[in-house]
Amino acid sequence: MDRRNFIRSTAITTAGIGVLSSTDLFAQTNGKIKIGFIGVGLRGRNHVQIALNRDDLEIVAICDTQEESLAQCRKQFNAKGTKLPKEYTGGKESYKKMLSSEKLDAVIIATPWQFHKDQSIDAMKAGLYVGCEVIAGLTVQDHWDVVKVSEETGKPYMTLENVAFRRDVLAVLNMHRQGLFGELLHLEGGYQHDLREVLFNDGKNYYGHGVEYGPKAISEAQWRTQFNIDQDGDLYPTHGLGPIMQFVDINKGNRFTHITSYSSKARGLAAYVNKVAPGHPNGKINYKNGDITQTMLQCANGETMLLTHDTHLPRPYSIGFRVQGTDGIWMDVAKGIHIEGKSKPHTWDPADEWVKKYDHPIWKKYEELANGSGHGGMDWFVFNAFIQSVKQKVQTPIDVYDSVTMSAVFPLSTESIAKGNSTLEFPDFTKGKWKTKKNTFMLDDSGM
Ligand SMILES: NC(=O)c1ccc[n+]([C@@H]2O[C@H](COP(=O)([O-])OP(=O)(O)OC[C@H]3O[C@@H](n4cnc5c(N)ncnc54)[C@H](O)[C@@H]3O)[C@@H](O)[C@H]2O)c1
Repeated sequence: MDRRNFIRSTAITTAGIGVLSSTDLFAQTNGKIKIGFIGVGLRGRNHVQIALNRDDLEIVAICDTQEESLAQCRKQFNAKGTKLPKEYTGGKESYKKMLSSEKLDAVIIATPWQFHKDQSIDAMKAGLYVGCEVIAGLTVQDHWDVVKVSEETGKPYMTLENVAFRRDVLAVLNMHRQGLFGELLHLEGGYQHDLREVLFNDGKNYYGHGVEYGPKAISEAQWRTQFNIDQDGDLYPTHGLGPIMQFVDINKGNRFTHITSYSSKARGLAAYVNKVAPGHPNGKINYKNGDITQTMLQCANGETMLLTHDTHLPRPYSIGFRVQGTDGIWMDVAKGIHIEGKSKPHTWDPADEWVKKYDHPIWKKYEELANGSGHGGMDWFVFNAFIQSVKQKVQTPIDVYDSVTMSAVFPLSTESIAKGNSTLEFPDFTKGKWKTKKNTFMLDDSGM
């Protein structure tokens, strides 16, 4: 059964979403859906570029608090020869004016984390689909609030978790669904990315210059670094968790029951500042965020997961995926797959061979369209999945429950560490619906 039929026949998980027949898909707004952007910094403009390359939507309005971001965004429209969108600016709440003044179908939110909850709640209340960048809220209560408003308004909320659409991830998911790994027992993922040149800059250049953060810096260093100063926990859980939770049907027949986190001491950021600019005051800050944070999650069906957050030290990028079952294992760091009975005993096969063989149908079909978009093409897939759901007025493939589940590790890991590495109960954001929901995530290419 394809995703659309599944959604029609099994009741929409979020109350009140109508499903139109295919002839109605373009019934609204002259055949194009109308979208607005809140936040057109680096990430927002990445989405804008993908949107400008499509002919099924119109970017009606953009909102940002900084002229520089708006100016860069204008350049994108001019380069494409597209009519400039209406702009909303002037303060942190100027997005509210955009929501009340414009007739939109959906909004893309790509602002600093501390604004996501209020902006998405206000957008859902204004009747819009919400595609929000990673991190749904700062506290566990924020995550509950997002769920509540999505349920009350019937408006889907999707975390734009692009790694869930990565080519090798979907190929390995395909392998799993064909039974190659046997019964899954343990999965790993994380965000292991040297962000030192993202967390600091000189206020003019993006990467590799300067050691400033806050108002003296640009882009993420303006706001993200403060979290590393204030908070010890996994600050970026969704790139690891968003993909692997689909392998074991979290919120669809399975759920997380418990979470425990540990952090190493924090040395990397101060050491970096002292190396680049000896004597600079930012080298004396007592950064709270441990350099390596690891989080264990227990699943109701008996699987375990390990997430790693590692962003302050010199290291090549890796999500560190591991998918392991009774018959085989994938480890992306090893670039290897081993399937018992098919691989030589105790030997890794190059993962590429298996990934090619089990390439997911959506990648085979849309590879050309995705080419050139960010992060190896997966940015096109996540954006497209969101837009197609808006057009078809169906649930998004990453729904509000999945979105908050992958994001809530942010406050829960922090709480676990603050309570001496306590094991906490993981909230059931579905309030029991996980028992009957079915996993349809990228079962086929419907909705794409
Ligand atoms: N999925 C990914 O691969 C990926 C990659 C990069 C960033 N992100 C996420 O995207 C989001 C944005 O990150 P970024 O790198 O673009 O940061 P950024 O600092 O470059 O951009 C943020 C923009 O939001 C604007 N802004 C701040 N407060 C605002 C408000 N109240 N209303 C409107 N605009 C406001 C800023 O002026 C800035 O232009 C974050 O959640 C980040 O984690 C995701």
